[in-house]
Amino acid sequence: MDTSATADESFGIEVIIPEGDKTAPCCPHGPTLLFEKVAKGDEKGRRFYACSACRDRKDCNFFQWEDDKVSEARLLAREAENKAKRPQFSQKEYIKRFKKFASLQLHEKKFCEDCQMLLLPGDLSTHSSHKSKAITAAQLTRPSVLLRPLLNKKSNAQYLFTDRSSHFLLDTLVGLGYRKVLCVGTPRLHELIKLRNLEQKHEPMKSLLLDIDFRYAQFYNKDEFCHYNMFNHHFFDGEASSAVLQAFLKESDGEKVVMVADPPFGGLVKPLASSFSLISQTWRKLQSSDNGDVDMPMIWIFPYFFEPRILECLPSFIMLDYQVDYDNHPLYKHGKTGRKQSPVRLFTNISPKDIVLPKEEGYRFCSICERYVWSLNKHCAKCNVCPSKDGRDWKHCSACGKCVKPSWRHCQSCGHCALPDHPCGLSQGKEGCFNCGSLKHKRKGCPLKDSHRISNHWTKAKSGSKNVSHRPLFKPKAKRMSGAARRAKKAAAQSK
Ligand SMILES: C[S@@+](CC[C@H](N)C(=O)[O-])C[C@H]1O[C@@H](n2cnc3c(N)ncnc32)[C@H](O)[C@@H]1O
Ligand SMILES: [Zn+2]
Ligand SMILES: [Zn+2]
Ligand SMILES: [Zn+2]
Ligand SMILES: [Zn+2]
Ligand SMILES: [Zn+2]
Ligand SMILES: [Zn+2]
Repeated sequence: MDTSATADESFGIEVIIPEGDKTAPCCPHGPTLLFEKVAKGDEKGRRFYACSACRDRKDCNFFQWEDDKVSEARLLAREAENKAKRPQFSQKEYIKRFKKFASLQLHEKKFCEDCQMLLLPGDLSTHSSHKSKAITAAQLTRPSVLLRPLLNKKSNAQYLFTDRSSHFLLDTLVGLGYRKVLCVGTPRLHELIKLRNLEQKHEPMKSLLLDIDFRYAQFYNKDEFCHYNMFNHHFFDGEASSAVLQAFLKESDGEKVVMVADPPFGGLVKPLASSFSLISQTWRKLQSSDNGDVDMPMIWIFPYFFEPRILECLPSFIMLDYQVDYDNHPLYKHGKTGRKQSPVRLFTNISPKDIVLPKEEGYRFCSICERYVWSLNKHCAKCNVCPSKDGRDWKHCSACGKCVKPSWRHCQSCGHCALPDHPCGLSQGKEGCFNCGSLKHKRKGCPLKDSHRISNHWTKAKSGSKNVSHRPLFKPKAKRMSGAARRAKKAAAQSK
């Protein structure tokens, strides 16, 4: 078979998670990640450092070849740039400001919509030409409603839970006996926990929010919020914040802790898994009993099509059928006339039979799989699982020997099921790699495994010359590199 068609596609980029203490250069978002251009055949790919948090050069244009010698002057300039991008106030200052703000008279409480900040009387003249509004004490308890969501798809992608999803999460965690919730990129859940405590009807729960959006620092104490980057496990306030995390993870007085993370969907799985593993390790070290290999209970919220990748990195995790929806995401929320199917799921190492999915929303318990599943996800006696991943009624194909999406048909020429309009004959069949098509390896060993989320910025590595000249590392054909976005769109379309 001619493999030249797939050769170009094996050009890609892989994230290298450091094992030793080698320090990476820093961009304004903390230590950068090391990437490797995957070359053809046995050629060794060239490695470079780029921003861990931003996938768009417009947001952070850090770039350095691993073997670059960086001049002292350049290092100083870089440091100055990193400093200049720090938040306007330190966390201590934010807390002081918040206390002052809370003590103001109602008519003095103002919020600048342009700058997204709470204004003290002394700030008013600076913001006099900006759009500002009066805010109430109640609004102060709901920063996730007050702040404008950052919708930059390539970095923040701040999609906020609907009431349905946030209450489901909180009720589930309460029901499982957790008393401390580490909210990683889940400001709305954090806020809901604080609101619940204010009601004083229940035993209070503790919550610590770790998020890169430092606007939240305006509303919380130092033991409630840390400015954090989940792609490199970096605390912008250094030791002080990692000490806050350590104190939080310590389960004194039997207070069980759980993590709930909802990363931006454009994020790379490998670095996220690495950060969550580091959090789990920290938790384990703080355990009083010597439970050598027990992992910290975690819930990672991510689209279903990342299942193979997440399980590869965190094999103890399992994907649940629960569909998470968002207030401000056009695709992932309830429609007026019934429910649109969201592709976002919970991945967890908590026993799935303990996470009760609401019957009134159409979930049921499968006693064979011992987990709650979506009503259309019927148990297949041949596969012995409830096979559906996307919420549709999957069908068993005896030729393939597995269940497949209802829209797929068995194709004799390809020898497996596919969409009726698939590019027939181009498939490599059961041979080779499902991810990139190469016949030289299986998907498991695919060098592009974690690279398909890398978009423009990382694929436009600077060429060796100093002058910025960007050339794509792979040709447009390697479009599957942005497959997740495409699949998200398709999943939404397919839910019709
Ligand atoms: C998809 S939203 C999740 C919000 C959540 N559904 C909620 O309602 O609370 C992603 C969250 O992660 C945060 N975030 C984005 N990039 C991050 C990073 N590199 N490190 C930490 N947090 C990040 C965003 O600010 C946002 O709060
Ligand atoms: Zn950066
Ligand atoms: Zn302003
Ligand atoms: Zn089942
Ligand atoms: Zn089946
Ligand atoms: Zn088939
Ligand atoms: Zn075919």
